[in-house]
Amino acid sequence: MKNIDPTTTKAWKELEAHFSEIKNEHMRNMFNNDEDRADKFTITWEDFYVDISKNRISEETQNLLLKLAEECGLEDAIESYFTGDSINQTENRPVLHTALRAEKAADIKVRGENVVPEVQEVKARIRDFSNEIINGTRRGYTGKAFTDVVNIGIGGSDLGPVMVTESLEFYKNHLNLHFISNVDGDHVFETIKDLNPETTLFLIVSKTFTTMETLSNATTVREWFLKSVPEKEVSKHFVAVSTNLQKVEAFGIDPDNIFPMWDWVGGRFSLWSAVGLSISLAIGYDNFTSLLEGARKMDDHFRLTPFKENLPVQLALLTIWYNNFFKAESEAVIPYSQYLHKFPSYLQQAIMESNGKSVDRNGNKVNYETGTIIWGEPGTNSQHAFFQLIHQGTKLIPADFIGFKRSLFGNNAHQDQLMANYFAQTEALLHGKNAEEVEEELKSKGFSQQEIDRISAFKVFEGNNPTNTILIDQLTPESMGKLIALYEHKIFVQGIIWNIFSYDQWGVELGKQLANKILAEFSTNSVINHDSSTKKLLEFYLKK
Ligand SMILES: O=P(O)(O)OC[C@H]1O[C@](O)(CO)[C@@H](O)[C@@H]1O
Repeated sequence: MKNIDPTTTKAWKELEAHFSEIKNEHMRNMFNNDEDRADKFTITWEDFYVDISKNRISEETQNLLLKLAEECGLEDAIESYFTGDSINQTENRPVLHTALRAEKAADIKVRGENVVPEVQEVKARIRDFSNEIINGTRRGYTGKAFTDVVNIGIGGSDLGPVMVTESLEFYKNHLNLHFISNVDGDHVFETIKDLNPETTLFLIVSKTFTTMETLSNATTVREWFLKSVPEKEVSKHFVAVSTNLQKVEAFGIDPDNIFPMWDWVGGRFSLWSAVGLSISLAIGYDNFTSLLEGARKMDDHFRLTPFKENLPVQLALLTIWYNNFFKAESEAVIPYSQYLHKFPSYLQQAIMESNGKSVDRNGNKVNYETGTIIWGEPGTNSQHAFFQLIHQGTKLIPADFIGFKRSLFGNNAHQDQLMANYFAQTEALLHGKNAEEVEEELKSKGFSQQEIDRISAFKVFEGNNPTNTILIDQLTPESMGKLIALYEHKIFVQGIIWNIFSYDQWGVELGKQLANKILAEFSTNSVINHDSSTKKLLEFYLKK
């Protein structure tokens, strides 16, 4: 990889000059001046129709951004990513979630060895295990079939699985899925209080098997289980997914019940591995493989398509345009499907844990902005919550609108209402409503000139708010796989251009260390070596 400070490239300087020319231009004019604009800035691929024309860009912007990608060595970096170079240099590991969905015949080497056969072996185990639980051939200790599955994990060992199982709820079988992530005991007991130990399967998912929350929650659940069940039956009800086989065994999990994963899969990119066991249980192995197949297709698209037509590249470049030139601090992700209600929080970890970095790949502090703040909620709910600020607030908030042409239950009336809002919002954000239009509208409603003068300023929408329209044929396991992989690769492109390491997460360590120190202090009731604020808070907490 090239390790270039992007601000020193020729393209960056040209983008700065270009930005000062284009920054105040209204997209209304861009559309009025070019009737082919939508065609020029739309990419269709498989069942995806992605319209990026409602962005504050011209063809020159696009060309300069592509030039930036080229100067930053994106093409070679993509090859390094897919072929298993140790691009996660601070942890000295490759980044190969793509190997989890690669074709059987692929040959992807990690430290000289092809990892694909091992991946296929674990997949076969996921298939057999899921089938046996779903069809009831593998049962609980009293011989009853399983009815409930509890996934215990946090961060990447929770967010991907819970997001996908919720997104693909339509494809779910009879198993009830539950997710325990937070170390909040109230939530743990709330989740298990009505469960029957005879028919509940527990999946303990932790890449490292050292995560405090997961180990604590798993211990509590195991204790609860052992209140009514003899210890020898634990092996029928507890399975684990981890890279740390010794620690899992030490926890008391039967070695036959351990699904391995690998250090070359990052936690936040691990749903494609056995970390996604809950997904395979919830929707069946065939659907799980369709999810992976969708991601594989997106991998091929990303690796093989020229950058101008390349979805992850184009979406990543747009983020850089707004983040680094317009200085937009956040991006909203608005899925017009209630099924995708966890997608924004899943992306928060994927994007912010990856690109929330301020030291570049040479070890120097960056002097430009990196990771964007990601937030969002499904439409139309979000329209009635925070859209006021996007439409008339003072901040520029680029937004991705994700929608589906066809509903799953085939209720066209609802689908049309939902999607009418989807299209209307992006149109409103583009056009806005100027003073003349407001005045005309008020006049037609019979307002007096005095009333119009008093009120019209409040009713003006400036518009010119950028949106990407990601329109997909239908929400299926395969299209979901494509969508997730689209964002995974977008993250990669941004990291390359910002010259940061996207695949470590050192920033979460300090809080973990301090929490352990404070926890030890709780047990001795002594509070030492803290700033006065923390000290007083801890003393107040301990007086119960
Ligand atoms: O799967 P593990 O090792 O329990 O880690 C859980 C999560 O904790 C983190 O390391 C930090 O929050 C994430 O990157 C990871 O997904």
